[in-house]
This record gives sequence, structure tokens and C-alpha cells, in this order.
Amino acid sequence: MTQSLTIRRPDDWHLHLRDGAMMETVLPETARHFGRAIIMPNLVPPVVTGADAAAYRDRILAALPADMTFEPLMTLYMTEETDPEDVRRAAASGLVKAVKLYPAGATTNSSSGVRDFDRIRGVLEVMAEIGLPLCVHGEVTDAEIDIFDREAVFIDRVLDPIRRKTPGLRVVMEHITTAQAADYVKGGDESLAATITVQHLMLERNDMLVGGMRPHYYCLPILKRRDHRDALVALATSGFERTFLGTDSAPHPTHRKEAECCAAGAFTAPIALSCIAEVFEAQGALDKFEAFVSLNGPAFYGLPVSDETRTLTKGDTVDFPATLDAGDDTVTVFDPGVPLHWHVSA
Ligand SMILES: NC(=O)N[C@@H](CC(=O)O)C(=O)O
Ligand SMILES: [Zn+2]
Ligand SMILES: [Zn+2]
Repeated sequence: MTQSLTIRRPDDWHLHLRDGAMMETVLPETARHFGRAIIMPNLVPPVVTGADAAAYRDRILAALPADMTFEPLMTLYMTEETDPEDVRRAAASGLVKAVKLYPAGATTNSSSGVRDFDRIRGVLEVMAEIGLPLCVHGEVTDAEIDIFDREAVFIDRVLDPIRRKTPGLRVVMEHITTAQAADYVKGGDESLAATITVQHLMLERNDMLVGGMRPHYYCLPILKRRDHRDALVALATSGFERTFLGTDSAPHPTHRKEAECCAAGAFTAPIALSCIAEVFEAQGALDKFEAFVSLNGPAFYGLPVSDETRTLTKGDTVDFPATLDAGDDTVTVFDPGVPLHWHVSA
């Protein structure tokens, strides 16, 4: 008997599209499956103002192949100079759906991010007032803190104090990687949610480090021990409503990944849904798959669920290219290292 699953068209609540030739390559890979995506603003220079976001949105729509439908949900990159009134206007016009907080230095293109969290109080208060979500890259950057502990320490030292000081602020903990983060989102109220990536549901740090270093598995926050991965899988497949797929598909040119100092990020968009279906099937939780990829995200963001559908059918091993051309470069497609069987069709 063929196994198949028809669900509302999924959305991606954390996506890097980049710009220029790279965007032209990666955008169709997302738009083929996903109806909407929260577009990360960490370009160089970053997408800081409403005007920047409007211009970036126009470039995305111009790069979208004519036979595809896709709605980019724009975000602003929080700086210590962000103008609360610009944020208010950009949200009121419907252009901007969230503001992204990067601690300065925490990840790719985060040097314009925030060093002193007291300097963004005015923006956070406006966001709490108007209900605009804050998407957070949750890692401290102190050299003293071990890279594997940076998420858990961020929750205690930065995130929890911000949430206590700003009642009503809606927060999405992006790409959570630890049992501590899973517990924190579960213990939170309806103002708190979390996204989880493909790689953090499928891999543990051994997959990246044992038998040689695999640069295409290097992303931030870094992969953690197996018990953390298991906690994320348990959360995602439990049907818990305040967690949803944010692939964090983050393309870099192959030569920047396979380098002496490897760029952080995994390009998962082409196979993200097949991977997630594999994870849910292994847990006997295919009945919770639609909630995670198509229902919980719109509910948190206050947007309608898609009225289109996608069907996943279980069959032979899914073939996918090792690399895609992107201008003069290539971009390497994430390979989870296990066969995938779920084919996504329109
Ligand atoms: N996740 C990553 O490892 N990289 C992202 C940035 C981010 O989401 O932190 C990127 O922009 O490449
Ligand atoms: Zn991040
Ligand atoms: Zn990201």
C-alpha cells in the first residue's frame, strides 16, 4: 500500500535567501514547497529599516520564477540605533512581520547586532504594545562561555530578563538546540514560541565530528549531544502548539564551507520536508507532521493557514543534487547521511 500524506501547504518560519545570484538559485528550492517564509535580514549591509525591507521584498519577488507562488514575510535587523517609530510604521503597513535580534558577533553577518540590550528597550516596548514578534538568535558571545553552553546561558542571562522586563513581548526562540531551550519554551506562556531546524532534528554533534570534520554540518547554534537532539525531536513530534519548522536553510558558496575557517550554515531547503517527514515517521508521529510544518506557525504569527495543499508520498530513495550552481559558485545541498523516502508533490 502506498503511504501518502496530504497537508496544508507548509511555511518556513526561518529562512536565509541572501541576494543576487545566490538568491536566484535558492529561492525556487523553497518556493516549490513552502507558501511563505520569514526572511532573515542578515544581508551585508543588513536589512535595518522599513525602506530596506521593502526594497529587499521587491528583489525577492523579482527573482521568483513566474510559475511559482510564494510570499516573503519580511523582518528587520535590530541594531542599537533602530528607530521604534520606523518599526511601528513597517508593522502597521503589513510589510514587516517580526524584528530579528542578533547578539553582536553571535553568528554569520551579526556584527551590526546588539551589544547592550538596554539600548533596545524603546523598540521592545513598542513591539510589545503592537504585538510584533521578536525573533531571537539565542546565544551569548562571551569568550568565557563554551560554545556548547552558549544557548542555555543566553536563556538565563539575557532572554528571561528581557521577557520579565517587557510583559506581553512576543518572542520566537529561533533554531533551538538544547533540552534547556525545549523546557523553557514549554514552560512559557502564549507569548513564547520556538522554531526548530532540519539539522538539529536529524543530527547530533558526533555526526559532525567523529571520523573527520564535516563542514556542511557546521551551523550555529552548533549541533549538540544526542540527548539534546532527542529532546527537540520529542518536542516537535509531541504536537506542542508553540513550536514549528524554521529550516534556517542558510546557503554559503561551497568554497566558503570547505575552507580553513568554515562559514556557519546548512543549505537544507531542497530536502527539508522529506527530512522532517522521515523524523516524524520514525517517531510514529506522522499525525503531528502537519501541525509542525503548516499549522502552528501561522497560529503564532496570527496569519491564516494556507488554502493550498501538498502531498507527500513514501517511495524509493529521494534523489537530490549534491550541489546547485549559484553564479560563479556552487552551493552544496545538505545531506543528512540517511536515505530519504518521502517525495513532495504539488
Ligand atoms: N545558522 C547559521 O549557522 N548561519 C546563519 C545565521 C544564523 O541563523 O544564525 C547564516 O546566515 O548563515
Ligand atoms: Zn541564528
Ligand atoms: Zn538563520
